[in-house]
Parts: sequence; structure tokens; C-alpha cells
Amino acid sequence: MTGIEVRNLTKRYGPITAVDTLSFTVRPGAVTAFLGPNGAGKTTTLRMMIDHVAPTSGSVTICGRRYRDLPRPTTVVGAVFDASAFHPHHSARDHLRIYAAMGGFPDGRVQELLTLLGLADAAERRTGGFSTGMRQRLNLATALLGDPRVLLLDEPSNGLDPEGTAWLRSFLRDLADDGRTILISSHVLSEVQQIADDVVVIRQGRLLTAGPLHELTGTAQAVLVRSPDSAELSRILMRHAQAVRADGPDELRVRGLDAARIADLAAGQGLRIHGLTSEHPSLEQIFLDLAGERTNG
Ligand SMILES: Nc1ncnc2c1ncn2[C@@H]1O[C@H](COP(=O)(O)OP(=O)(O)OP(=O)(O)O)[C@@H](O)[C@H]1O
Repeated sequence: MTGIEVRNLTKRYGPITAVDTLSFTVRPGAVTAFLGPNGAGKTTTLRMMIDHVAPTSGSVTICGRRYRDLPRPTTVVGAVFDASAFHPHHSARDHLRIYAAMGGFPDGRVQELLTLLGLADAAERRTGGFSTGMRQRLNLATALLGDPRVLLLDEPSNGLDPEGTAWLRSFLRDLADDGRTILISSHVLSEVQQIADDVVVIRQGRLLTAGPLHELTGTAQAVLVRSPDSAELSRILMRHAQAVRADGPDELRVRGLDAARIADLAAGQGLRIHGLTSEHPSLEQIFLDLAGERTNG
């Protein structure tokens, strides 16, 4: 068993239900983005994965076991939560040495990680003067000391410049390609679109959707059809499409059929088409649609 399995996970803080019967799985060999607006319950869920927060009910297993039952948890899971939790007077090397000693990892691992994370030149500098990007790298280095197969990152691109974000993307890609399980939380959907293989979307502690990103964007693709015969055309398309919606007097939004097929179906019935536009919605739009559907439903 590899990866992460979340089953009926619930966390209540008095009257607030931060996480509500949440179930999903995170597979190895992929980058999974854990998405939701502020306050959706992402951090609480990540913290429950590593026993920082006790669930009210439900469970999480990592590589088939609960965190507390893992023999050496830091060799299985690395987690990065806060980019500022360093002793400001310690150098990057001191910081890693202390954590290496606590985890029982060889000292040589410290230099390895400083190099891997591009911190070798800054190794002797005090972390108090580190930029956000350097802090993120040092945090990642700390989480990777035990060479874990699972990596949990809470908002890793927060405060990173475009160069830092691009670096992080390729770094995480390499880790995933190596068969590791990578779960990153984010509320910046445009960034995630470039990095994630899979997405898990939550809102108000509940699951909205989970699965491969391309499936989510694929099913959200639509064709906007302009036709003076839209009523008749709508009846024909409904037999073949996933969804047909009237968007205006002469406009239909069609899901589950491509533009060529729509044109062929219309031609077959002698119906006029005045315009066909394929839409590729952003993750942002998909997310808003999902949230809206849930609210309306
Ligand atoms: N220790 C706590 N005590 C009371 N309420 C809490 C506590 N921790 C979190 N919450 C509440 O639980 C809900 C989920 O918070 P959480 O931090 O998990 O969300 P999030 O998705 O990570 O949001 P953000 O992107 O803002 O970090 C929020 O309503 C929050 O106020």
C-alpha cells in the first residue's frame, strides 16, 4: 500500500465543522493539488494526516498505516507547513544538522540536501536573513531529510516569485516521477493548473470533486453555438450531448460534443449554424462552477 487514503474524516471545533466526512485518495507517482478557498479545511486535513490535529472521527492512512503506527514516520512522510519556523540565528546548515540529529539521519545527508535544494552557497548564512524562497527551500530540505516517499506541502508557492514557482514545479515533478506521493494545498488555481496531475477540491470541509486534472478540465469543456434555429437544434443535440443549456435567445452552451459533431448534426437536420466557439475554461472557472452548483443544489 502506498499513497494516502482519507476516510470519512471529520474535525469539529465546537460549533465549527472544519472538515466534514471527507474521503479521497492520493496516488503515488503524481502531484496532487488539494484545493479550496480560505477556510475550506485544507490545513486542518493536512495536519490530521500527521497527527498534529486529532480527528473527531474518520481516519487517514499513509502507505497503509495510520501515522502513529508508522515505525519511523519521518522516513515515510515529510511535511512543510510554515515557511518561517526557523531559529533566526542558526545557519541553514545548523538548522538541518539539528533536525538530522533528532531524526537519526547521517550528517552527510545535510550537505546532500543543501546541494539538491540549491542552498549550498547560503549554507553558512543565518536563516533570519533568508528570503521567502530560501525559507521554502530550507523547509523542503528539512522535510526531505528522511528521504520520505510521501510529501505534504501546505501552500508551498505562497510568497514565491515566478522563478521560485517554476523551480518548485520542476522540483516536485522530479520527486513525483521518482514514484513519490506529493500532496500540495493551494488556493491559487492558476498555478496549480501547471503543476498538478490530480486535484482534490474541497469547500466548507466537504469534497466537491477529486480526480485527474485533465478529466476535470475535459468534462468542463463546452462549445458555444449560435443558431437562429436554437430551439430545434437543442432538441437534436440533447440526444447526443452531456448537457445543453440555452445561454441566450439564439445561443446554446453544449457539453460532451465537439464543434465538428455539432455542425454535422445540425447539417443532418438542415438547421442553420451562425457560430461555433470551443471554450476551454480555466481551473478558476471550473472551481466557481463547481462551488455554484453545490450551493444551488
Ligand atoms: N484550532 C482551531 N480552532 C477553531 N477553529 C479552527 C481551528 N483551526 C481551524 N479552524 C477553523 O476551521 C476552518 C478550516 O480552517 P483551515 O485552516 O483548515 O482552512 P484552510 O483551507 O487551510 O484555509 P487557509 O487557506 O485560509 O489556510 C476555518 O473555519 C477555521 O477558522
